[in-house]
Amino acid sequence: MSEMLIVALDFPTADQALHFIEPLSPDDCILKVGLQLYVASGPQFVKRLVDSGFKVFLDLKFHDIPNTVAGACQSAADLGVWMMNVHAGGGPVMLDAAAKSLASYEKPPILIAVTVLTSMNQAQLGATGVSTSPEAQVKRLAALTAEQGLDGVVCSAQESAMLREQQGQDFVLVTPGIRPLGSEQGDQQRIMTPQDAKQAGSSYIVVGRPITAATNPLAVIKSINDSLR
Ligand SMILES: O=C(O)c1cc(=O)[nH]c(=O)n1[C@@H]1O[C@H](COP(=O)(O)O)[C@@H](O)[C@H]1O
Repeated sequence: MSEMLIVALDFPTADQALHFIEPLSPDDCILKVGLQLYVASGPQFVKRLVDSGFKVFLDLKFHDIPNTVAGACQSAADLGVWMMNVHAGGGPVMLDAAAKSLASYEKPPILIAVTVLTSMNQAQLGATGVSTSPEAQVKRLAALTAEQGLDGVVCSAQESAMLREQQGQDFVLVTPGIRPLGSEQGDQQRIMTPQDAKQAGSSYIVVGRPITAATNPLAVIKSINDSLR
């Protein structure tokens, strides 16, 4: 039973995603549907995954005016997803609206906010006008997220230990940018291995290409799960 591993289903079509998950059971991993697959296959596909017993993280990173984000969060919650996210950079009023929009659900999804994308480094952050380090910006956005009553954040595992200390044990830390030793870094900048991420205090790790591009994805999933025991 995997409690930490979220696999990113970054496929161009529902058929390719379904082919990929055929050998998987909900005990192997949690599934993440992101922008590419969602735009191609829509809410019915998400519902199908939920109905087949998988925990689903709907990763659409909402970032809009508060009223629009609140409505989008409710539409996502109505699909029965286990986790969903917004961008912390949307600001306190947007975060508050997102959190409040889920208050009436009997079993609301876990709501987290993206801090600084794991594909960003100091130079890229600077180019957006943020002159602090990625760590300082992650710290600030995590505190803002917690103040507005969300469950946790998306950050890099390089910030997990710092945020575990700042926000305590119950704050959910979802960490993409995970690269088992020997796998390609691709466009990720702030990376860590699965074991190191666990050690640092991550609640969940998100892994995409190192699994989806492997010749035997199930073997990689099993080896990551074994390394997390
Ligand atoms: O919200 C996310 O899931 C996310 C946030 C972030 O800062 N960085 C990040 O990589 N992700 C997602 O995590 C997955 C990482 O995929 P790989 O780089 O292929 O392992 C992708 O689906 C990204 O969209």
